[in-house]
Parts: sequence; structure tokens; C-alpha cells
Amino acid sequence: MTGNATRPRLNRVVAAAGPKAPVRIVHLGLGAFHRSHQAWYTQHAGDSAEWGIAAFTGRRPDAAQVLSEQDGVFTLVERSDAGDTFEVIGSIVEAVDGNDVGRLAALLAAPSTAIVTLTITEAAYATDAADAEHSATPLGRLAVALAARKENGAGPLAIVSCDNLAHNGTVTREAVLSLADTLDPGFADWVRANVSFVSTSVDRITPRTTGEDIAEVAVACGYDDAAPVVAEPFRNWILSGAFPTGRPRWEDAGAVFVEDLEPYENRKLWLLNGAHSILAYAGQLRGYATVAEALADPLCRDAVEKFWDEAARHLPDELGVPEYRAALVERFSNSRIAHHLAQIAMDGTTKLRMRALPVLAAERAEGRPGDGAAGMIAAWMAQVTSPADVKDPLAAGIAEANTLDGDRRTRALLELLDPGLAADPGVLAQVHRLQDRFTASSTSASR
Ligand SMILES: NC(=O)c1ccc[n+]([C@@H]2O[C@H](COP(=O)([O-])OP(=O)(O)OC[C@H]3O[C@@H](n4cnc5c(N)ncnc54)[C@H](O)[C@@H]3O)[C@@H](O)[C@H]2O)c1
Ligand SMILES: O=P(O)(O)OC[C@@H](O)[C@@H](O)[C@H](O)[C@H](O)CO
Repeated sequence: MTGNATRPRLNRVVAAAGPKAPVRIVHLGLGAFHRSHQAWYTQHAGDSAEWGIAAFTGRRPDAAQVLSEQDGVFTLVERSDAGDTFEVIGSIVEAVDGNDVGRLAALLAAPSTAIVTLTITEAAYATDAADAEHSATPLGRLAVALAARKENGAGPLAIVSCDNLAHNGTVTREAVLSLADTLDPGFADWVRANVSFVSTSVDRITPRTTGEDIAEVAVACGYDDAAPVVAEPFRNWILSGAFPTGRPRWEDAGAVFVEDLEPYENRKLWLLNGAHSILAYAGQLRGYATVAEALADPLCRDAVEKFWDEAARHLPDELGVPEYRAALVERFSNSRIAHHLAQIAMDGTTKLRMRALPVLAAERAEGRPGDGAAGMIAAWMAQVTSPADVKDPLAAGIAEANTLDGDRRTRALLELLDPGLAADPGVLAQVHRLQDRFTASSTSASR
């Protein structure tokens, strides 16, 4: 899809982008979301000329190769029911294969580097000691590169997790500290004294780019871009924590800095991501492929509304939950954003712990059954029956549970989420019973 006789390949000259900003931000996880979100906010900061991003891929070099061929620039397609708008983003000034730990260490050893951002997926925060030794995972590589910063006396910096993870700053801190400990006990003390772990709530629906998206950009923009990214117009970024070596003026682009992130984080992870998980499992069971299709189904919509009613009881009134819910219905109904349920369904065990379990616990603590939250878990259990479709860090445990019948299977699956819940006969019976709702409906409604 690159270059033809009449169309040039996108690069900084074709885009008439200004000079590259110096690298002061290092990003790990060069996926679609980083490019629609942090790269957009950095480009729209008032001092963007001072803040370039060096972005590293996670597992494969492909995204770095493609972006390097176009000097790091790419097209952001903002897609709404009203149509598409196109903007070239130039804040990524270097795209690097994640395996290049040498380059990562060199960048972190430079005093000019002030920030590391992460979008490495929720599952990638589960680390073990071997990660740092083998430099095989993003956080393992980060620990190795931080050691180079310490050696070079390059001073403090901020690490900013932008993954959909509850308490993402604290989780990152704990993972990095435990990896640092395995490298050298004194190193963990340096991390404690020099690294600020910033927590964030991030939001912008960004599905995977398709071949049709690439073709559309070529026609609309008159150049070939092998790496455009498509996102909804809505975006939101709430951050909490210190930036000891400075940061871009992201607030110019609408980012908000708060003392207490938790209520915002819960609103987003429960209402948006929780609803997404319900739609992913219940929707696929009912034969749908996208969020917009699933939300239009009365059974799926009802399951979402029930869960929202429960979650809303545990969110502060000042957060404007009714308006937030109404906005979500509109965003999810954007039928031109083909947000695939199969993508959202991935890594369910990690996601349900943050999306369903806290609401179930809060409801039960107040003497209510929490059928909406339990329904999310039940929909997951009803859907994860086929090993070929299950992409999850605990896929082996799910496969083993699937060899069991009836409530023995339910208990084994519940144990993967939370052994305490599995030991509660009330919850076990509830989740077991609620699966029928989705399995019975899947046979009658699937097309
Ligand atoms: N896409 C969205 O709408 C969206 C919105 C808000 C937050 N997020 C957060 O961003 C994350 C990434 O989303 P995306 O759309 O960019 O996904 P993506 O698949 O386009 O990119 C993910 C990046 O992480 C790497 N990666 C994936 N799994 C990994 C693993 N187990 N270990 C190491 N690296 C791994 C990939 O190689 C890639 O570089 C999500 O998991 C979520 O936490 C996404
Ligand atoms: O990105 P994940 O895999 O954590 O979850 C899938 C979607 O729920 C998620 O990407 C949302 O679209 C996003 O969080 C919206 O901001």
C-alpha cells in the first residue's frame, strides 16, 4: 500500500511538518492508542517544539519500521457519524524496535529525557524476576535502562502509565521496584528517590487500523500513509503525580491534573471499560462483531444499564454520572468506528478484576446482590468456551476449567479471577445461574 506513480509516501517534507523536536519523552508500546492519545496531546501542547517522543514497539519491530520509513509522521483520522477529518501528527521523532535495549538505555541515560510513558497493555504489568535479567518484556527493559540512567547520574524522571489499569502508577512502581531489586538491591533505593510514578486515566476509543482506512487516507489526503490511526473525536486525560524534570504543557490540549485520581479512574474503568467487557462477551455470544452492533441489542443494553446502575452508586455525585452515561451511549453508537469485540475481549481475567470485581464487592458490602457486576463475569464464562478464541495470560487455566462440568467449571473459572469469591457459595450460585441468561440467548439470537 506504499507509494504509487502519482502519490508520494508521507514523510516530514510531504506533510510540511516543522523540524523535529528533541527527544525528551520515551514511550514503550508503540500501538494505535499511543498515537491517537499521548502523541496528539504532545503535538497540541503550547511548547510542543521542545518535546519529541522516541517510541519503542512492544513485541515486534513492524510498527517501528513502517513509521521510520515516514520520519515518524502519520495521519490521525478523527471519525464521527458526521464524517472524517485528517491531521498529520509529528510529535513522534524516532520509532524504535522494542528489542533495541541499547537505544532505550542510551535515551534514558540522557539527562534531557524527562518522561517515560507506557501503553503496554494491562497484562504486561505482571512481571517476574527473570524479566529484568532477560530484557524480554517492556518493564524488564525499562529496569535495565533505568540502571543506565543511575550509572550516568542523569537524575530524576517521571514514568507515566497510560494503560487501563486501576492504580496504574502504583502498579508500575511496584513492578519496577521488584525488578530493580533483582538487578541490584541498592538500585531500588535509587528508583525510590529519583523516579516519580504518575497515575493517569486515559480515554479515546481507538480501534485497530484496517486496510480500508489506509486506502481512504490515500484518496482523501493525496499521499500514501502506511500507518494512519483512526479514533473517535472524544479524548480525555487526567493525571496525578509529579514531573521532577518538567513536562509538556499538556493542559493546553485539555489534559487535567488532579490530586486524587481514584474517582475519575473508577468512573472510566467501570462505566466505559466495564460496559465494553459486557458487550464483548455478551455481544459475541449473540453473534455481533462490534460495540455499536452489540449496544443496539436489547439484552446487551439491559446488561450494561444494570451494571451502570450498580457502579453509579459507588461514584461521587459531582462526577456527573448521568451525563457521562449518556455520552457513552452516544460514543459507543458511533457506527463508523468499527471497534471489534474480539479485541476488547482479550485478557479477560486481568480486565474483569478491575472492571467487575470492585463493583460486585461494593454492592455486596451494602447488602445487595450485584447482579449487574456478576452478570459481566457470567457473560465472560459463557463466552470463553473455545480455546482458539481465548487470548488471555491465564488461557491454560481457562482451558483446564473448560474440561469440567456445571458448577465445578464455574468455580474453577471464578478461582482464576479471585479465589475468595470462588469460596463464597452465594457468589458461585449467582454467577452460575446468570450464565444461563447469556447461553440461552446466544442460541436463540445468533445470526
Ligand atoms: N485502544 C484504545 O482505545 C485504548 C484506549 C485507552 C487505553 N488504552 C490502553 O492502551 C493499551 C494499548 O492499546 P492499543 O490500542 O495501542 O493496542 P495495540 O495492540 O495497538 O498496541 C499495544 C502495544 O503494546 C505491545 N504489547 C501488547 N501486548 C504486550 C505484552 N504482553 N507484552 C509486551 N508488549 C505488549 C504491542 O506490541 C504494541 O506495541 C491498551 O491495552 C489499554 O491499556 C487503549
Ligand atoms: O484497551 P483495553 O484492551 O484495555 O480495553 C478495550 C477497550 O475497552 C478500550 O480500549 C477502550 O476503548 C478505551 O479504554 C477507551 O478509552
